[in-house]
Amino acid sequence: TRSTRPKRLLRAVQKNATRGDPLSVISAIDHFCRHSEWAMNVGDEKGSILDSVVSELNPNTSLELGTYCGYSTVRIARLLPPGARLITLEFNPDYAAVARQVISWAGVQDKVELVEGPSGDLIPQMKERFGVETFDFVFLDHWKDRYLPDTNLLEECGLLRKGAVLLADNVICPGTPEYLAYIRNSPRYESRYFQSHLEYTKVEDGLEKSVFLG
Ligand SMILES: Nc1ncnc2c1ncn2CCOCCNC(=O)c1cc(-c2ccc(F)cc2)cc(O)c1O
Ligand SMILES: [Mg+2]
Repeated sequence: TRSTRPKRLLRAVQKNATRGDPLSVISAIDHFCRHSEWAMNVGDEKGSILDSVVSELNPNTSLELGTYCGYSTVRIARLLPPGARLITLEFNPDYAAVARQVISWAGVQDKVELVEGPSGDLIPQMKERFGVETFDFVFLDHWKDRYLPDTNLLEECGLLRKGAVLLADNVICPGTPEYLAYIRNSPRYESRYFQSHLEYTKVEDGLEKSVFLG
């Protein structure tokens, strides 16, 4: 079957990374994206901001919107305390198939539940189907025009606890103007912008960190 970029990225992981070593998987993907083919992973520069937010928060229950090849899934899962879990939603079955193998190669599969489907349909199922009470942390990295509707959905479904942190990728490039306007003007959130660059480039991008105040 035709080789695709995610499949070539997976081959680079299997060739260059050590099974069970998440850091080697992360650096193998970063090397592939810098020296072979750009891909839309959060990358190493924004990735270290993601790491510091997750490490500080120590979330018990996390949600990732947009798995792609599993790069940020591995970045988050490797930092989670024992017993903590990460649910990651991916719409594209080909991406999901590659992500499952990247996540297993890194050895973090026991902390991760990858669910295939559109976020808009899956978020309302989080409580009864996935046994989630509330999320402590949400990483938004899927369709940029879904950030706002899915945030409203999380609020309406009572899935955000007081103090929950939303971290949104790509708020500058490709950009999420409606989400930024809402979250920065809402009295229910305390937001802060972390300036950075679009993965593997010099183009400006950044992460918006928002704490839900209840
Ligand atoms: N479960 C779900 N429910 C709904 N939708 C879902 C879903 N799962 C996936 N999707 C949708 C697709 O997800 C991928 C979204 N990510 C991006 O599009 C993205 C693009 C760029 C980029 C591209 C080109 C440039 F020139 C400059 C920047 C950079 C990034 O960092 C990006 O994250
Ligand atoms: Mg992104």
